[in-house]
Amino acid sequence: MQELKEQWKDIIAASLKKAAAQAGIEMDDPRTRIIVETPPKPEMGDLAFPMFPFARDFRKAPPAIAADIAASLGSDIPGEAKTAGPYINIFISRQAVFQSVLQSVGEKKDDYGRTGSLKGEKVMIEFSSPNTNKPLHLGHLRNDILGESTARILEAAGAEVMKVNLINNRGVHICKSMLAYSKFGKGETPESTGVKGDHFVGDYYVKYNNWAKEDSSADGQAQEMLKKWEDGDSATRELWKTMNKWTLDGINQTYEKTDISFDRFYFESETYLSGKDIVLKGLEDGHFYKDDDGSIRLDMSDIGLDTKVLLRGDGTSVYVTQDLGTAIARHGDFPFDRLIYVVGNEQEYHFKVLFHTLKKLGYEWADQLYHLSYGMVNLPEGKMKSREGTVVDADDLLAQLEELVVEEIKTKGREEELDDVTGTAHAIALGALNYYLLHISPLKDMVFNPKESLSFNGNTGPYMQYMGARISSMLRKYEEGDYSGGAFKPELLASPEAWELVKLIGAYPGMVDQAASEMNPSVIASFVYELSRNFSRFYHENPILNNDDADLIVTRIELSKAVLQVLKNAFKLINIRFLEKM
Ligand SMILES: NC(=[NH2+])NCCC[C@H](N)C(=O)O
Repeated sequence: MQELKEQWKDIIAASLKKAAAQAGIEMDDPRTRIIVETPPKPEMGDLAFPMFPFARDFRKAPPAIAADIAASLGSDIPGEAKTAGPYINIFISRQAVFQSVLQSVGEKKDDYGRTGSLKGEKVMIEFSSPNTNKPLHLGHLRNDILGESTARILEAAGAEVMKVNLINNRGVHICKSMLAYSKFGKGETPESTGVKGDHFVGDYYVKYNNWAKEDSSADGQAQEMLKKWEDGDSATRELWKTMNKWTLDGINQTYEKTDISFDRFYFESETYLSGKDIVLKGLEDGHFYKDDDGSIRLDMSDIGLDTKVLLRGDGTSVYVTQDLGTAIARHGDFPFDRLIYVVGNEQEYHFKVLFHTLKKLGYEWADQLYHLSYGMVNLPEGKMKSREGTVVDADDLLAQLEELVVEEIKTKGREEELDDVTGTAHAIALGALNYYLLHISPLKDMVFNPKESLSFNGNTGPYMQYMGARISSMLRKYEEGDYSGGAFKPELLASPEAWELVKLIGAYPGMVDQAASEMNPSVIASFVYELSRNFSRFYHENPILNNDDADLIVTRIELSKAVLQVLKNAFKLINIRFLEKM
């Protein structure tokens, strides 16, 4: 579509130039001044060129220019031109659209939809950022898919993207599971018990909490352990290393299973001291002030907020201190133009403070920091068991989804057909989860409904995977069968369903740009749904292989191939696995 728009701009520019030359008027290159709009109603055409910008050149009213230019276009153009007051409205020839869109997809293949709108921009995106005292939960799954998908979309729009994770591996909560392990662990390990490392450590965190209910000295002991850790006590550090590795190994397995990856990990154990010097320097430079209690504070009355402690009176850091140091260090590691933090909306205040402080300190990139905030995600009341009664464990949830899919595959009698039932079930479960988590705008709270997410019919991941598998199976049949002799003839694609499909395919690169500029994967999710639904309609109304016309078969197959290619490309952006069969 973009190509056609450009082609039409060229045509209009050439006519303007010619008309100017004939009238003996000197005119700057009109192409740069041409405006292209979309008419308010489809009946009015596909493109509209207003003639206002050229009134001065021609010393004529825009409607008169429009009439002259439209009349001069002749008949040798890929479509039709009509005037409407000061506008030249263009009805693009459908044949030209089919030709151009399908050719573009066929040439670019996996790269169709890779645009250059963010070319040259360096973006760092932080997501997931779990703590090492527990495994991942449902909230992390929403965070992970938002981060991963946004990163892939920005990359498709041409940005250079660096995905980072900030592991919170220090603090009293970490010491709590360590303390419980040293009390009740009896030397057991994830290996000796066969429990996945993150769950193993998480279970000791639960044990700690149960123990602390009985023993009032527990919290004091945990604080003592933190002090020892900070002093570098070797036994404490050893235990910490061992247990952190268990958790991280487990968490990394979950990332791998869910197709989430990072370019770099930051660890709070290494960053937690950073920021102190920055705060002290900021005090010296007069950006902050020292309160009566000795704490260093930022006055935020200029943005309608209270004061904020940046460093406690005893010289210890608070949450934001670390983030100040980390942001500055990251800009040193990778001089980003934009840094995105994917973090739940309960931390909105934290990021307001962080960004405002960095701005106060004069970092010019502070305006390019962005909190990609998202709402809570819950399960429907009483629908699925959860580990500790409150949070829904990520691994458990996935396993239960997979079980449901395997059941469905068995009920449908599809086992024979599939080469790898477990692998397919995993891909479907993941597709269901990811699509469901992405199809709503990030800011909204949501209820994840497992049954609904798995429906093969409706606005779900499996429905779209199924559409991909259906096209694939048809293409296999086409390749294997005897359908030779036909030729691609775009004029045969005359149905309204085909027209809707090709318009969608042509709109895809623009969707990528929109999703990138809004940092909102739900744009791609909705697009994939539209494309799937429209293919289904097309398929229903326009028999593809069941045809006597060899040209028609080839032509509809070509359109189907393009749909499949775009589906695959869009799936990648929202982290849905494509399945040849399901
Ligand atoms: N740069 C940041 N502060 N990122 C968010 C960290 C989230 C933190 N680990 C938590 O679990 O709440």
